[in-house]
Formats: sequence, structure tokens, C-alpha cells
Amino acid sequence: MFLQILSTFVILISVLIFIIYWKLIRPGKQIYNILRAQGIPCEPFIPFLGQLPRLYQYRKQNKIMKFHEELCTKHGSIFMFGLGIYPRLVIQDADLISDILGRAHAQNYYKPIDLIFRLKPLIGLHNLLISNGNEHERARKMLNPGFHFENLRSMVSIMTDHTIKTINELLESREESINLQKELSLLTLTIIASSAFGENFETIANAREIVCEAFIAALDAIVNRTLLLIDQIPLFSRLPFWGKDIVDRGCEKALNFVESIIADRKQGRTKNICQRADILDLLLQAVDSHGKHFTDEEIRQEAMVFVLAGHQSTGDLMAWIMYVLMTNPSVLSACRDEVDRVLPNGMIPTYEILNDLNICESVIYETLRLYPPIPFFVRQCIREHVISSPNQQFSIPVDATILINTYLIHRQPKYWSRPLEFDYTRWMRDPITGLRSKLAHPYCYLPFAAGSRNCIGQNFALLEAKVILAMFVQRCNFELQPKNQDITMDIRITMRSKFGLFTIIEFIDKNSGSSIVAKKMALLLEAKYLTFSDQQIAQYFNTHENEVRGSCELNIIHSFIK
Ligand code: HEM
Repeated sequence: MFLQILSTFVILISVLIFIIYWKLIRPGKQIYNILRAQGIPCEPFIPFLGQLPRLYQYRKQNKIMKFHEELCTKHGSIFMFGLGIYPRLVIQDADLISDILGRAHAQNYYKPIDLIFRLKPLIGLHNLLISNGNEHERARKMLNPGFHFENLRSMVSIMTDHTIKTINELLESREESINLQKELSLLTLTIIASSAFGENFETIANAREIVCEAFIAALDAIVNRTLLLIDQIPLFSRLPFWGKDIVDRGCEKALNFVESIIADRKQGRTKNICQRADILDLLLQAVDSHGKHFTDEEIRQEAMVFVLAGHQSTGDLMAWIMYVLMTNPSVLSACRDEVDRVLPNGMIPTYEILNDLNICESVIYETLRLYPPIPFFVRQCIREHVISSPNQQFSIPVDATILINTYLIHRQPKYWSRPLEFDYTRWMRDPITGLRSKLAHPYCYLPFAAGSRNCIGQNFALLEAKVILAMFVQRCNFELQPKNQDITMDIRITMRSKFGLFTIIEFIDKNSGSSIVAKKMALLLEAKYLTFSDQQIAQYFNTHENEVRGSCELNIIHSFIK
């Protein structure tokens, strides 16, 4: 009897070990073997863990990029390492990358299963970010026109309105030093949520709480679970520990919220807040080549994806831009001179005028080079594919997952002169031709990825960054406080400063005629409630109209006088 139990036990354990080996170890090992046989350098193959323990050590010391840098120095521009059960083939050569991302070969690569598995609870499976193949192609074709400049132009007012509100709140804040990284992240979240959800985001009482807290908490819990490898093991991921309740609660709240917004808009109970279609209108109106609309499920998921993909990345970009300005006085003064010239007297930017901000735009591009908010992205090979550069050629096996480290590519001396120097002038457009200098390679600059799965929101993000940058330098002085604060990079989904960006912000008092008039007008408006009649204000405004034209208070003044 005992022997029978023992032998059954041994058989069961052997079957279990075999299944584990077959499912979790063998596939990775095979990929290692195929790539190693082609001469690709590999870190040692360690089942289940790979180089994860070492990565953890580096993470603890806040040196994740150092880990990647050291591997690149050791192995060169193509090599393998193990991230838990998932091997990663790192490729840092622009020629090889062009073979992977280029449209001609896009059908050979998908978004990897582990990424899909992680984000599924929050955004589902049917959306641009993680869908694949025909489903992705259809959605992309339907949504591309939404990011046409005509639509973006009409969203500029959402960007300027929210930026003014944030600046005013920051200037009124009584706090000594403000965490600008957090404030900019909230600002970009508000902008994308208002663009995606219209007036509901402003009027539904708990909209901010749901989007700014539940959604962010769920996302944070997902990232923590990823770092703990919880999502790599299917059984573990279902256990009610390690923040699972936060993920479930946040996802449910966010999904219910988006559902009610879609229903309201469909039934005409709410409208958008820009002159043309907002993102929700675009989702509702989009049709495929057979005249079919998105289903409610798809609309819900796409709206969530825009909020997910659109806020943190742009918020972090803005924080890095502010950091650059605060640590490079000459860059700040170049931006400010340009803004004062192009947008005099606190003038509010319009889509057309933003085009004239050549220096600001170049500062944004250079910040994206040195501090790309999305420093890595991944692709999984689904069809064996040969990639080549002038002196090497490799066959990528099915299921190999490729990791592209944008941060390191953007700092390679092979592609960039003075790679570590912040030099925005390398991006300046020629004043006559309007063209920028050619890059050393079309695939050496990838802040928004490239090819058929590049960032659909890049023009939205660049426009938003220009609006926020211009309005901040136009209206505020800002400096780091404390001056010697620790700006250590932390990489979760995006790359940000681990401890925030603490800043003192003050109103610019240029003492120029128009800013004095603007101040007088502001005082006058305050006085409206005390002594002045509407008629007196209108009279004052009419006699000073030329002086205040273009001032930041012009919109408010108009709304009072109406
Ligand atoms: C500075 C800001 C931004 C950066 C650096 C950025 C970067 C990226 C990158 C690198 C990808 C490719 C990711 C991958 O392949 O795994 C991507 C995809 C995407 N981004 Fe952005 N993004 C930004 C802003 C935005 C905004 C504002 C939106 C929405 C309005 C947006 C929506 C998306 C979507 C939907 C995708 C998936 C596209 C597809 O696969 O077809 N992004 N972004």
C-alpha cells in the first residue's frame, strides 16, 4: 500500500516536473540555443530566474539602466539575457531594428504575451495597445484620422485651459516646495481625460477620484506585481494577494465610469468640450472598410488605452523638460526669449502660433532623446525572420522576444555627436527650408517607437508638450528646491525621477507695461464684486483694449463683459 502511494506520488511529481520543464523551461532554452548557435552572446541560461536576481540588486540601488548599460558594454549591440521565465533578445543596432520595426516586416511581430497578460485586467484585449494582427490593423486604420491636424487643432483649447488652471493653482499654493512631477502628471491626465471623455470629466462628481486615484492605483499595483513576477505564473496571478484587490477594484471603477460616459454621450446627454470632435466622438464615429463601427466594448477599451498610454508618458516628459530648464539656465532663457517674441504679453497659444516655437520644439526633441519617457519596448517574433545589417545577419526564431532600449540607442556615440550633452540646437529647423538636419540613421531616434505600431498619439503629445512648456516659461519662474535634491531615475512603465521634482514656482513680474495693465485688469475684476458695475468694467476695457489685447486675462475679461 505504502509503495503504491509512493509510486503514485513519484509519478505525479515527475509529470509535474515534466510539465514545468516542457512549458516553462524548454521554450526559453530552445531560443537561447538557436541564437547562441548563430554567435549571439548570451548571459548564462538560468531556469525561471535568468538575470532577474542581479536586476533586482541594481533596482535596489536605483541603477536599472546601469544593468542594461553594463550588458551592452560586455556584449555589444545584440545579446540575450533572461527576465524570469522570459528570455529577452536585446537589439541596439539601428539597421537590425529597422528590419524589425519597418512596415515591410511588421507582420512578423506581435506584442508579447506577457505584456498582454499584465495589462489585460485594466484595458482588456481589444484595443490598439495590445491587440495584434487584423484586429490591430483595423482599429489603427479607423483611429488614425482622429489624430489628423484638424482634430488636434481643436483640442488645443482643452490643453491651454487646463494648463492655465494648473499654473494658477500652483501659483496660489502656499506650499514651500511643490512636487512638479506629480502636478504635471495630474495636468496631462486631466488633459487626456477631458479630450477623451468631454464634459463628463468636468461634471461627474467623482470622475477625478476614479481616474486620478483608482485608475492610477490599479496601474501602480500592476507594475508592482510585474516587478514581483506575480503575473508570470498563471496560478499565482489569481491569488487574492499582492495588490490583486487594488487592481480589481480600480479596474471595475474605471470600467463602470467609462461605460456610463459612453452611454451618456450616445444618448446625447453630454457633449464634448472642444470645437470639433473629441476622442470619444472619434471613437463613436469611426467606421471600418465595411462601414462597421466599434462595438461598445471596443470603445470602452480604446478610451481607457488613450488615458493609460497618454498621460504618464507626457507627464514624465514634461517633468524632464522642467528639470532640464532648471539645470540649464541658457536653455531656459532661449525658450523664454522665443516665447516672449512669439507669444507676447501672456498671449494664449493657438495651434498655428505653436508652429513658430522652433526652440521650444527642439528642447522637447532633445529631452525625448536624453530622457525618453518610454525607455524600452518589446516585440515578439511570430514568424521566423532574417534580419541583417551590412556586416551581420541573424535568423530570429518564433517566440523570441526582442527588447529595444531606446534610452541607450539615444546615447550611442555611433549615432550622436557629443551624445551625453544636452544640445537642443541639433534639432533646430532651418528658417528658410523649415527642415531639420538628417539623423545619422532613421531608426536611431525612437521615443515614439516606429513603423506600424508607433505611437498614434505622438502629435497630440508633442502639441501638448509645446503648450505646457510655452505657458510655463511665459508665466512662471521655477527653481529646484532643495537645489541638491536627488534626481534618481526610476523605471516602472515610464521613466521618471524616483523621488519627484521639488520646485519653487513664482509668478513672473516683468514689470512690462502690458503685464501691469493685465494686473490692473485682474484687480479690476476682483473689484467687480466690490465697487464696479459691469458697465464701468466694459468702459475701462474698451479704453485699454489695445494694451491688454493678447494678455492672459483677455478670455476672462471677455467672459465678464459678455
Ligand atoms: C511623450 C509622450 C508619449 C510617448 C513618449 C509615447 C511613446 C509611445 C511608444 C514608445 C509606443 C510604442 C509602445 C510599444 O510598442 O510597446 C506608444 C504606443 C502608443 N501610444 Fe504613445 N507615447 C506618448 C504619448 C501618447 C499619447 C498622448 C497618446 C494618446 C493620445 C498615446 C497613445 C498611444 C497608443 C494608443 C499606442 C499604441 C499604438 C499601437 O500599437 O498601434 N501615446 N507610445
